[in-house]
Amino acid sequence: MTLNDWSTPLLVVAGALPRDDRWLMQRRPEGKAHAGLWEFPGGKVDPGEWPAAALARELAEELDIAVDPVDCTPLGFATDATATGRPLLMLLYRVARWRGEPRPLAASALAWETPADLARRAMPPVDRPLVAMLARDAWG
Ligand SMILES: Nc1nc2c([nH]c(=O)n2[C@H]2C[C@H](O)[C@@H](COP(=O)(O)OP(=O)(O)OP(=O)(O)O)O2)c(=O)[nH]1
Repeated sequence: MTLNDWSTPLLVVAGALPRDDRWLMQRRPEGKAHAGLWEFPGGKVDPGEWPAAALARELAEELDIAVDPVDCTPLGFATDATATGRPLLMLLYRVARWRGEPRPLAASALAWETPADLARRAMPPVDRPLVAMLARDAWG
């Protein structure tokens, strides 16, 4: 069987950045898929790229922070279909530390959210099980 683009999931990495019992979320800007929804910062893994390295690259591009991939611990994953029907596989990492103060270079807004806040936010479907998992995550 030949794999084509539609049978290969879109691999996305995302970061859960903690601060004072809250998690950093960003709002997707106008003009993009899922505009206005709240998401974990992150993005697509480039071909051949190690996922934690992709996350460090995306967090630098989107938040202007420096992250060492060794400080990114896998938390879980979730799957869904994208708007085009292509399967999406999203890997969520807890980011233990970073250098710099996050700035919304790619998002329309940033917010530090409690798990209860998160449950009320509009977000892409694939994020829901991950947010539920974060609510159960032992702190620290
Ligand atoms: N970063 C991130 N992406 C998410 C989340 N939930 C979710 O469905 N996605 C989707 C939206 C996009 O289709 C894909 C992420 O890739 P991306 O952020 O690089 O995509 P994009 O369309 O914003 O960027 P681009 O193609 O312009 O480079 O995963 C989430 O919590 N965080």
